Order: sequence, then C-alpha cells, then structure tokens
Amino acid sequence: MTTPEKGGPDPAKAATLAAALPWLMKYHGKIIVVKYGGNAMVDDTLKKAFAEDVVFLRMAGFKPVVVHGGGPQISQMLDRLGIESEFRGGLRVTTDEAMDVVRMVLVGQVQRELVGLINRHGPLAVGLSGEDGGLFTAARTGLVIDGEEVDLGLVGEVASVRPEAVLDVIEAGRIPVISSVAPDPEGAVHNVNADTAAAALAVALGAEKLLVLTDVEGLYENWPDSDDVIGEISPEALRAMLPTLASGMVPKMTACLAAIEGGVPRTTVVDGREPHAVLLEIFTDEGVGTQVLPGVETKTRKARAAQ
Ligand SMILES: Nc1ncnc2c1ncn2[C@@H]1O[C@H](COP(=O)(O)OP(=O)(O)O)[C@@H](O)[C@H]1O
Ligand SMILES: CC(=O)N[C@@H](CCC(=O)OP(=O)(O)O)C(=O)O
Repeated sequence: MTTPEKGGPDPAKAATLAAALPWLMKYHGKIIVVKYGGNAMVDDTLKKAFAEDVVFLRMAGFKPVVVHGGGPQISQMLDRLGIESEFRGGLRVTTDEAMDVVRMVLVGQVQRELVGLINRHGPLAVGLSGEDGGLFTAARTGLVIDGEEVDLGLVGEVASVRPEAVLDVIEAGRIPVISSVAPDPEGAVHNVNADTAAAALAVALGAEKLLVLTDVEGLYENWPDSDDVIGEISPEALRAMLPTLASGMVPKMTACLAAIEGGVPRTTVVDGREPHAVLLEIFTDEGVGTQVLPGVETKTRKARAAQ
C-alpha cells in the first residue's frame, strides 16, 4: 500500500476534503460578508492567506463580499501628518481634516492593496466605497457617554443601504471589496466604523453569514483578562454584556448584534492572526472565535471543553 511518506495518495487529505462537503452544500450560492479588520491585516503573510481564502470561497461557489477596516493604517498616516487620533466609545473622533485622511487611506490605500492581492489569482475583486452607486447613506453618530453627548465630528452610522451596486458585482461573478466611508444626504462624507458598515451590508444583502476577523481570539469573558473566550452567546446575553465592553469591541459586538437582529442567521468573530482563519471558520464544525447565535446558552471555550 502506498503511504503519504512515500509520496502516494494521502487519505487524511481526502478526509479533510470530504469533511468540507456539508459546508460546500450549505453555503453554495450564498452571500458571506467578511469584515477584515485593520489590526488583523498588518502582516503580509496573513494578508496573502486572507486573499487566498476569499478566492477559495468564490471558486467553491459561495458569494464572498469583503468589507475592510484600516484603523491602524489611518492612525499611522494621521501620525505622520502630525494630526492627533482620539477614540471615544471605540470610534475615531473625525475632524474635517482627519476625514480627508480617512478617505484617502481606506479607499486609496487599504482597499487598493486588498483588491491587488485578490486579483493576483484572477480578475475577481472590484473595489467600491459607500459613496459608489449610492451604496450607503450616513447619519451623524450621536454618542452619549456617562449621560453626556460626545461630538465625534464626521462619524456616521449607516442610515440606509442600496445594495444594487454590490449585487451587480456579485452577479458578474466578482468579489466586491468595500470601504466604509459614506455621504450623508447633503453629500458630506462621513467616517463609518467598518464593523458597523459590514453588519448593515450583511443585513441588506440577506447574507447567510457575517464573519468578522479581528486581532484577538474572540470576545473575552472578563477583558482585559484574556484567560477565557466566549465560544457562543445569544443576542440577549450579548445585549446585556454591551455596557461592560471596551474600545473596539463596542462597535464590533454592537454590529454583530445588529446583524443577527436584522436577520443574518450566523455572526462570528474570529482571530484574524490565524492564517486561513476564514477557511477554518467556514469549514469546521465547532469552535473558532465567538459565535452569536439565537437560542444558545453562553458558553466559554473552557466550559465547553470541560463538558
Ligand atoms: N471583551 C473583549 N474581548 C476581546 N477584546 C476586547 C474586549 N474588550 C475590548 N477589547 C479590545 O478590542 C480590540 C478589537 O477591536 P479593534 O481593535 O477595533 O479591532 P479591529 O481592528 O479588528 O476592528 C481588541 O484588540 C482588544 O484590545
Ligand atoms: C468611526 C471609526 O472609528 N472609523 C474607523 C474606520 C476604520 C475601521 O473601522 O477600521 P478597523 O476595522 O480596523 O477598526 C476608523 O477611523 O478607524
């Protein structure tokens, strides 16, 4: 009998491929929105693996849509220009001057790079922003912290989505790559958190899944203690937990909740520092990251392992 060591067929590889069949059937022809976060996209090897995963999904017959962040890249450019970055409730206070930089970095730099990485595999990716084809309309975010209204400047929520431009790209067999800047009804361009934009788009597209890549294992139960990560949580339990969350996790988990409440059946936050995190999440049965799922009891990874 031939063995893998001798260069013959490898039964383990065949088993891995065969195990993917239920997922191939489940997501065939379905839209999967993948949010690629700025902190998980600072490493070249990870970026290449991410592009491969997205192309893999497309070639497997799924309809991937990428919404990208770029917080660290924006901060770096603002820093170079001597403009200070300030965050409140996980959102960047965005002056008119900073908005020009946000738009330039997201659309002109981060989006272009992702489009280029995907298109190394074929003419697949098409970049869009919330400004293209009237995709998003922004409404200025009104943030209240400790009972006080905070002025975030040109920061927006997604007030409405016209998904036609994205659907056109999908129908052409291509992969939309979307930047989260959007005009308000008067045309003033706003900075929209990319998690917020991804959730609004997933809802409008009727996506089967929202997958959010970040730079931690998932939602930690007792942050800043990173001892145990929540494996699954219901929308109700997540809503109760929101006031205890800090920094970037506030918009992220608020977005996951909005996606689920808007009818997206599955929303998962996964560790984008893991190469091929997208494939691992989609083609495995249990336990990468934090899943928000209606009807589940909150379980941390350790509690699940102890069962
Ligand atoms: N409960 C929590 N679990 C995990 N991370 C948390 C939690 N609370 C706050 N954080 C912080 O949120 C960060 C993720 O948000 P952010 O930096 O905006 O990610 P991204 O760039 O992927 O959008 C983590 O790196 C961590 O510092
Ligand atoms: C309003 C707001 O905070 N916008 C974000 C937009 C980019 C983003 O969301 O990037 P990540 O996904 O990498 O965090 C920002 O300016 O950083």
